[in-house]
Amino acid sequence: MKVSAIQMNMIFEEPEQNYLQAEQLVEEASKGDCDVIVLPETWNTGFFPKDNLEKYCDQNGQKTKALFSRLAKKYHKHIIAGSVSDFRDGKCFNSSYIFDREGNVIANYDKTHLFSYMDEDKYYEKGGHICTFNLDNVKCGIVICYDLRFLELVRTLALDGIEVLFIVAQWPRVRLEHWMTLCKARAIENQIYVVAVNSCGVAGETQYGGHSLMIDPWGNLICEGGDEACTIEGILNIETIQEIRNTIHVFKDRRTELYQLG
Ligand SMILES: NC(=O)CCC(=O)C(=O)O
Repeated sequence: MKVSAIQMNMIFEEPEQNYLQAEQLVEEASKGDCDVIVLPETWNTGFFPKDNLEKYCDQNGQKTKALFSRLAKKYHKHIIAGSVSDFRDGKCFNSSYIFDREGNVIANYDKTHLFSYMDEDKYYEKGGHICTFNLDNVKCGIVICYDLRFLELVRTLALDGIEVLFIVAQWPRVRLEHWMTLCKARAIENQIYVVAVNSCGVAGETQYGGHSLMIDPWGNLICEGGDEACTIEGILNIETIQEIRNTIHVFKDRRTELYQLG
Protein backbone atom coordinates (compact mmCIF):
# COMPACT_ATOMS: atom_id res chain seq x y z
CA MET A 1 0.00 0.00 0.00
CA LYS A 2 1.53 3.28 -1.08
CA VAL A 3 0.32 6.32 0.87
CA SER A 4 0.63 10.05 0.13
CA ALA A 5 0.21 12.30 3.18
CA ILE A 6 -0.46 15.97 2.54
CA GLN A 7 0.99 18.20 5.25
CA MET A 8 -1.12 21.25 4.53
CA ASN A 9 -0.76 24.85 5.61
CA MET A 10 -4.41 25.89 5.57
CA ILE A 11 -5.59 29.47 5.91
CA PHE A 12 -7.42 30.10 9.16
CA GLU A 13 -11.15 30.86 8.71
CA GLU A 14 -10.94 30.75 4.88
CA PRO A 15 -12.82 27.60 3.85
CA GLU A 16 -13.25 28.66 0.19
CA GLN A 17 -9.51 29.03 -0.28
CA ASN A 18 -8.80 25.88 1.67
CA TYR A 19 -11.10 23.77 -0.52
CA LEU A 20 -9.26 25.11 -3.60
CA GLN A 21 -5.88 24.38 -2.03
CA ALA A 22 -6.92 20.88 -0.95
CA GLU A 23 -8.23 20.13 -4.44
CA GLN A 24 -4.97 21.24 -6.02
CA LEU A 25 -2.84 19.24 -3.57
CA VAL A 26 -4.91 16.09 -4.02
CA GLU A 27 -4.74 16.52 -7.83
CA GLU A 28 -0.94 16.74 -7.59
CA ALA A 29 -0.67 13.72 -5.30
CA SER A 30 -2.93 11.77 -7.66
CA LYS A 31 -0.44 12.06 -10.52
CA GLY A 32 1.80 9.53 -8.74
CA ASP A 33 1.11 5.84 -8.20
CA CYS A 34 -0.09 6.06 -4.59
CA ASP A 35 -3.11 4.04 -3.43
CA VAL A 36 -4.26 6.32 -0.62
CA ILE A 37 -4.17 10.10 -0.12
CA VAL A 38 -4.59 11.62 3.35
CA LEU A 39 -5.19 15.20 4.55
CA PRO A 40 -4.82 16.64 8.10
CA GLU A 41 -7.39 17.71 10.71
CA THR A 42 -9.94 20.55 10.19
CA TRP A 43 -8.15 21.71 7.04
CA ASN A 44 -11.29 23.57 5.85
CA THR A 45 -11.39 26.01 8.79
CA GLY A 46 -8.16 25.68 10.75
CA PHE A 47 -8.33 24.64 14.42
CA PHE A 48 -10.68 26.36 15.06
CA PRO A 49 -12.81 29.50 14.64
CA LYS A 50 -14.40 30.40 17.98
CA ASP A 51 -16.35 33.30 16.65
CA ASN A 52 -19.32 31.97 14.71
CA LEU A 53 -17.88 28.51 13.99
CA GLU A 54 -21.05 27.36 12.25
CA LYS A 55 -20.58 29.94 9.51
CA TYR A 56 -17.25 28.36 8.47
CA CYS A 57 -18.35 24.72 8.67
CA ASP A 58 -19.25 22.42 5.84
CA GLN A 59 -22.97 21.58 5.97
CA ASN A 60 -23.59 17.87 6.48
CA GLY A 61 -20.30 17.17 4.68
CA GLN A 62 -21.88 18.17 1.37
CA LYS A 63 -18.99 20.15 -0.06
CA THR A 64 -16.41 17.67 1.21
CA LYS A 65 -18.29 14.70 -0.18
CA ALA A 66 -18.88 16.32 -3.57
CA LEU A 67 -15.21 17.28 -4.01
CA PHE A 68 -13.51 14.08 -2.86
CA SER A 69 -16.05 11.75 -4.35
CA ARG A 70 -15.26 13.33 -7.71
CA LEU A 71 -11.47 13.24 -7.21
CA ALA A 72 -11.40 9.68 -5.83
CA LYS A 73 -13.36 8.44 -8.84
CA LYS A 74 -11.42 10.51 -11.38
CA TYR A 75 -8.01 9.26 -10.16
CA HIS A 76 -9.15 5.87 -8.84
CA LYS A 77 -7.56 6.55 -5.43
CA HIS A 78 -8.71 6.05 -1.86
CA ILE A 79 -8.98 9.41 -0.11
CA ILE A 80 -9.02 9.98 3.64
CA ALA A 81 -10.22 13.56 3.63
CA GLY A 82 -8.53 14.48 6.93
CA SER A 83 -11.26 16.00 9.01
CA VAL A 84 -13.49 18.99 8.42
CA SER A 85 -15.51 21.22 10.69
CA ASP A 86 -18.96 19.95 9.81
CA PHE A 87 -22.37 21.30 10.85
CA ARG A 88 -24.87 18.49 11.16
CA ASP A 89 -28.16 18.01 13.04
CA GLY A 90 -27.77 21.46 14.63
CA LYS A 91 -24.25 20.75 15.96
CA CYS A 92 -20.63 21.14 14.85
CA PHE A 93 -18.55 17.97 14.52
CA ASN A 94 -14.86 17.45 13.84
CA SER A 95 -15.54 14.89 11.20
CA SER A 96 -13.66 12.64 8.83
CA TYR A 97 -15.00 11.21 5.55
CA ILE A 98 -13.32 8.29 3.80
CA PHE A 99 -13.73 7.55 0.09
CA ASP A 100 -13.03 4.41 -1.93
CA ARG A 101 -11.61 4.33 -5.46
CA GLU A 102 -15.12 4.61 -6.93
CA GLY A 103 -15.84 7.78 -4.98
CA ASN A 104 -18.19 6.19 -2.43
CA VAL A 105 -18.12 7.39 1.17
CA ILE A 106 -17.20 4.16 2.97
CA ALA A 107 -16.79 5.54 6.49
CA ASN A 108 -17.40 8.62 8.62
CA TYR A 109 -15.72 9.27 11.97
CA ASP A 110 -16.47 12.09 14.41
CA LYS A 111 -13.61 12.94 16.80
CA THR A 112 -14.42 11.25 20.10
CA HIS A 113 -11.98 13.03 22.45
CA LEU A 114 -12.36 16.78 22.22
CA PHE A 115 -9.36 18.88 23.28
CA SER A 116 -10.72 20.67 26.34
CA TYR A 117 -7.38 22.45 26.89
CA MET A 118 -8.31 24.58 23.85
CA ASP A 119 -12.08 24.51 24.62
CA GLU A 120 -12.87 22.29 21.64
CA ASP A 121 -15.51 20.57 23.79
CA LYS A 122 -17.38 23.86 24.16
CA TYR A 123 -17.74 24.32 20.39
CA TYR A 124 -17.92 20.80 18.93
CA GLU A 125 -20.04 17.76 19.70
CA LYS A 126 -18.12 14.58 20.42
CA GLY A 127 -18.61 11.46 18.33
CA GLY A 128 -19.89 8.24 19.86
CA HIS A 129 -18.37 5.56 17.62
CA ILE A 130 -14.99 4.16 16.72
CA CYS A 131 -14.31 3.68 13.03
CA THR A 132 -12.71 0.96 10.93
CA PHE A 133 -12.83 0.44 7.18
CA ASN A 134 -11.13 -1.61 4.46
CA LEU A 135 -8.90 -0.23 1.73
CA ASP A 136 -8.01 -2.89 -0.87
CA ASN A 137 -8.59 -5.59 1.78
CA VAL A 138 -6.37 -3.90 4.36
CA LYS A 139 -8.22 -3.19 7.61
CA CYS A 140 -7.69 0.39 8.74
CA GLY A 141 -8.76 2.67 11.56
CA ILE A 142 -8.76 6.41 12.03
CA VAL A 143 -8.38 8.77 14.99
CA ILE A 144 -8.23 12.55 15.09
CA CYS A 145 -5.40 14.43 16.81
CA TYR A 146 -6.02 14.47 20.60
CA ASP A 147 -7.53 10.96 20.24
CA LEU A 148 -3.90 9.82 19.84
CA ARG A 149 -3.32 10.29 23.58
CA PHE A 150 -6.00 7.71 24.42
CA LEU A 151 -4.20 4.39 24.19
CA GLU A 152 -7.45 2.55 25.01
CA LEU A 153 -9.03 3.83 21.81
CA VAL A 154 -6.16 2.68 19.62
CA ARG A 155 -5.92 -0.65 21.48
CA THR A 156 -9.64 -1.18 20.85
CA LEU A 157 -9.06 -0.59 17.14
CA ALA A 158 -6.07 -2.95 17.19
CA LEU A 159 -8.08 -5.67 18.95
CA ASP A 160 -10.68 -5.16 16.23
CA GLY A 161 -7.98 -6.15 13.75
CA ILE A 162 -6.70 -2.95 12.16
CA GLU A 163 -3.37 -3.14 10.36
CA VAL A 164 -3.00 0.56 9.59
CA LEU A 165 -3.93 3.49 11.82
CA PHE A 166 -4.46 6.89 10.21
CA ILE A 167 -4.02 9.87 12.54
CA VAL A 168 -5.13 13.21 11.14
CA ALA A 169 -4.02 16.16 13.23
CA GLN A 170 -3.38 19.82 13.84
CA TRP A 171 -0.77 19.24 16.52
CA PRO A 172 1.02 22.33 17.83
CA ARG A 173 4.76 22.73 17.47
CA VAL A 174 5.25 23.22 21.24
CA ARG A 175 4.24 19.60 21.88
CA LEU A 176 5.97 18.04 18.89
CA GLU A 177 7.95 15.71 21.17
CA HIS A 178 4.66 14.24 22.43
CA TRP A 179 3.47 13.81 18.84
CA MET A 180 6.53 11.88 17.73
CA THR A 181 6.67 9.75 20.88
CA LEU A 182 2.97 8.87 20.98
CA CYS A 183 2.83 8.04 17.25
CA LYS A 184 5.79 5.71 17.66
CA ALA A 185 4.40 4.14 20.84
CA ARG A 186 1.00 3.44 19.25
CA ALA A 187 2.77 1.68 16.34
CA ILE A 188 5.06 -0.42 18.55
CA GLU A 189 2.58 -1.38 21.29
CA ASN A 190 -0.10 -2.40 18.78
CA GLN A 191 2.26 -3.75 16.09
CA ILE A 192 0.51 -1.77 13.37
CA TYR A 193 1.47 0.78 10.72
CA VAL A 194 0.85 4.39 11.70
CA VAL A 195 0.27 7.12 9.13
CA ALA A 196 0.17 10.43 11.01
CA VAL A 197 -0.65 13.57 9.05
CA ASN A 198 -0.15 16.94 10.71
CA SER A 199 -0.69 20.49 9.50
CA CYS A 200 1.84 23.31 9.61
CA GLY A 201 1.82 27.10 9.67
CA VAL A 202 -0.21 29.31 11.99
CA ALA A 203 -3.93 29.05 12.72
CA GLY A 204 -5.39 31.49 15.21
CA GLU A 205 -2.61 32.00 17.74
CA THR A 206 -1.09 28.56 17.40
CA GLN A 207 1.92 27.43 15.38
CA TYR A 208 1.39 23.91 14.07
CA GLY A 209 4.25 21.47 14.03
CA GLY A 210 4.37 19.57 10.71
CA HIS A 211 6.54 16.45 10.98
CA SER A 212 3.95 14.12 9.53
CA LEU A 213 5.16 10.57 9.98
CA MET A 214 4.78 7.05 8.70
CA ILE A 215 5.98 4.38 11.12
CA ASP A 216 6.17 0.63 10.68
CA PRO A 217 4.98 -1.89 13.32
CA TRP A 218 8.54 -2.28 14.61
CA GLY A 219 8.73 1.46 15.28
CA ASN A 220 10.98 2.34 12.34
CA LEU A 221 10.38 5.65 10.63
CA ILE A 222 9.38 5.14 6.98
CA CYS A 223 9.23 8.84 6.12
CA GLU A 224 8.83 12.21 7.83
CA GLY A 225 7.87 15.73 6.77
CA GLY A 226 9.71 18.85 7.89
CA ASP A 227 8.32 22.07 9.37
CA GLU A 228 6.82 23.38 6.13
CA ALA A 229 4.02 22.30 3.77
CA CYS A 230 4.91 19.15 1.83
CA THR A 231 3.57 15.81 0.67
CA ILE A 232 5.33 12.71 1.96
CA GLU A 233 5.03 9.25 0.45
CA GLY A 234 5.64 5.87 2.03
CA ILE A 235 5.11 2.21 1.26
CA LEU A 236 3.46 -0.01 3.87
CA ASN A 237 4.32 -3.72 3.56
CA ILE A 238 1.33 -5.17 5.35
CA GLU A 239 2.81 -8.72 5.46
CA THR A 240 5.47 -7.61 7.97
CA ILE A 241 2.78 -7.22 10.65
CA GLN A 242 2.34 -10.97 10.99
CA GLU A 243 6.11 -11.56 11.04
CA ILE A 244 6.46 -9.10 13.93
CA ARG A 245 3.48 -10.54 15.80
CA ASN A 246 4.98 -14.01 15.38
CA THR A 247 8.22 -12.75 16.97
CA ILE A 248 7.01 -10.71 19.94
CA HIS A 249 3.67 -12.10 21.10
CA VAL A 250 2.12 -8.94 22.52
CA PHE A 251 -1.44 -9.96 21.81
CA LYS A 252 -1.06 -13.57 22.94
CA ASP A 253 0.78 -12.62 26.18
CA ARG A 254 -1.72 -10.03 27.41
CA ARG A 255 -3.04 -10.59 31.00
CA THR A 256 -6.51 -9.16 30.61
CA GLU A 257 -7.58 -10.54 34.00
CA LEU A 258 -5.17 -8.04 35.68
CA TYR A 259 -6.18 -4.93 33.79
CA GLN A 260 -8.77 -2.73 35.42
CA LEU A 261 -9.65 -0.24 32.74
CA GLY A 262 -12.66 1.95 32.98
N1 LIG B 1 -6.23 19.40 17.62
C1 LIG B 1 -5.96 18.73 18.72
O1 LIG B 1 -6.68 17.82 19.10
C2 LIG B 1 -4.75 19.17 19.48
C3 LIG B 1 -4.26 18.11 20.45
C4 LIG B 1 -3.02 18.56 21.15
O2 LIG B 1 -2.48 19.62 20.91
C5 LIG B 1 -2.43 17.69 22.19
O3 LIG B 1 -2.99 16.62 22.48
O4 LIG B 1 -1.39 18.08 22.74
